[in-house]
Amino acid sequence: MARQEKTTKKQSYQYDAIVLGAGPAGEGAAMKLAKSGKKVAVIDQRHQVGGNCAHVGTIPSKALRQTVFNIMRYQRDPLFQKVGEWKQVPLSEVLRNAHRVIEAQVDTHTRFYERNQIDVHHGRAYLQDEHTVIVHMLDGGSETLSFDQLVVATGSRPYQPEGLDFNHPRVFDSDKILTLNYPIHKIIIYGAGVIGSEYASIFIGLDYKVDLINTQAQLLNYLDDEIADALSYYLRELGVLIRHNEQIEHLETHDDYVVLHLQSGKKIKADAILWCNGRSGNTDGLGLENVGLAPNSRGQLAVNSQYQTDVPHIYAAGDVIGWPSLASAAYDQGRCAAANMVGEQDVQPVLNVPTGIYTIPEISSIGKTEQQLTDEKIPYEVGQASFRHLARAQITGETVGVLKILFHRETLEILGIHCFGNNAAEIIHIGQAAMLSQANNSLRYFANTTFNYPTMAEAYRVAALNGMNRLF
Ligand SMILES: Cc1cc2nc3c(=O)[nH]c(=O)nc-3n(C[C@H](O)[C@H](O)[C@H](O)COP(=O)(O)OP(=O)(O)OC[C@H]3O[C@@H](n4cnc5c(N)ncnc54)[C@H](O)[C@@H]3O)c2cc1C
Ligand SMILES: NC(=O)c1ccc[n+]([C@@H]2O[C@H](COP(=O)([O-])OP(=O)(O)OC[C@H]3O[C@@H](n4cnc5c(N)ncnc54)[C@H](O)[C@@H]3O)[C@@H](O)[C@H]2O)c1
Repeated sequence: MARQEKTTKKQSYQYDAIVLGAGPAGEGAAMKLAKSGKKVAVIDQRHQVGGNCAHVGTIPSKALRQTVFNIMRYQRDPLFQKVGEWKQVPLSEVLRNAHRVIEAQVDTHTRFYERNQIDVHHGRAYLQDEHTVIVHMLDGGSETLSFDQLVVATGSRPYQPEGLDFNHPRVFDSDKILTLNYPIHKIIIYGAGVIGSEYASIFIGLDYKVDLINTQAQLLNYLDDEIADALSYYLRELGVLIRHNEQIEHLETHDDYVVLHLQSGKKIKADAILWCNGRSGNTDGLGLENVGLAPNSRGQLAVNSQYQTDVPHIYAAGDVIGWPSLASAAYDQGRCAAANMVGEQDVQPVLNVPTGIYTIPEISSIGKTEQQLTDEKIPYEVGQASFRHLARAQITGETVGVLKILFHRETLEILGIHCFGNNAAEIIHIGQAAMLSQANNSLRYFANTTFNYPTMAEAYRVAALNGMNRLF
């Protein structure tokens, strides 16, 4: 337990609710339960709170990306070109900023638990029966905790297929890559989902040679086609070699290099490989069989719209329930689960989630794509603003990008917003606010509203007027 001396080897506690996992989903649930007057405990196998999100996922990868983005920006700016030799700096050096952010995040979140009098037990949780969890503590002891209600928020981890030796110093997954401490010149990234595409941007920004192996026919096929094409174009422009429709045959490992053999017959040699293909829910070894719950083949738990599992007093939220597997959604799901647990009425499940992909350049979207609207035969029109024409983009030098608004050509209702370019993940929220408000969901809002100038928000006015000019 966090704020208690390690005295006994065995302890027993009684709680109204226990939350397994101190990532965003667990935190969202625990805070809501505590605010509702429940006696709450959180169990996490790490010695610090924050979950995989803070320690190996969102936070370090985004902090790393920011450092690389800054390096790329300096390199482009003639004023800073003599900044010094930065090429081939070990990742551990570049990660220094990430570690600083992780520490700051852990401090902040630790205080949240303390201020809300939530007990944090550090150890591995095992469900003994429907109302008892055993915590195998990091110091070797154990605690027995009983609960009336439970939230499973144990998150996910990289999927490691059989036949790949992740203990080999040149074979990495997205957790282990944060420990890479030797210089490399070329890396293979296998899997071109969000994680693979984001790391491709990071490594190419560090001037490594990058081969991105995509098992699918195009990058991120759930994105609007034009945006996915733009991503492919700019990754290639930066030097990433993308190979689509490829599958691993086997991986050859050596002391100082790896060779990836593909089913197509191609062979790729590199200093290291980063495996980014798939994640599995953390449900194994949790004792779910003792409470009558069975996860699917990816370790995920099924829940209803209240985030309740098949066992009525056990809820689940975050990556462990699958889609959308985002930190943003995980926190809200945890909060919704808790609201349902304390009997709040009309709690809306988390469905309207924007996409924010931190490649370089960034991508963000909400609502429907052009392909979906075409398939559904909805009469839509497009309004576009190219970043290169915006004063703010010219001032910052971040001129690569576009904002696309898809709207109903008769009602002017906004149906989808897709953005590619610097700060896209922030820019999308302006459109999201209008789109989700009943009163303002009209293209007219952007045409008739005065925005600060110069800002990137101006893109909405430019795109709205562009779209209206297409109507006849
Ligand atoms: C490289 C990477 C980049 C990402 N970038 C983004 C991004 O930019 N934006 C975004 O929204 N999302 C991003 N994600 C996804 C995001 O990190 C996850 O969606 C989020 O962490 C899920 O939160 P969670 O609370 O469900 O679980 P987690 O953050 O996975 O935390 C679960 C916690 O439970 C603990 N635990 C597991 N089993 C047990 C047990 N038996 N006993 C005790 N404790 C246990 C784990 O150790 C962990 O601390 C990224 C993920 C990765 C891997
Ligand atoms: N910026 C962001 O929002 C961000 C950044 C990084 C990661 N993430 C989240 O992390 C998750 C993982 O991202 P990803 O890029 O690795 O994509 P992914 O893991 O969802 O998919 C990659 C491929 O692996 C397959 N796969 C997934 N789980 C598997 C399993 N257990 N066994 C076998 N195959 C499996 C998928 O079908 C897909 O073909 C995503 O759901 C994403 O939402 C988000």
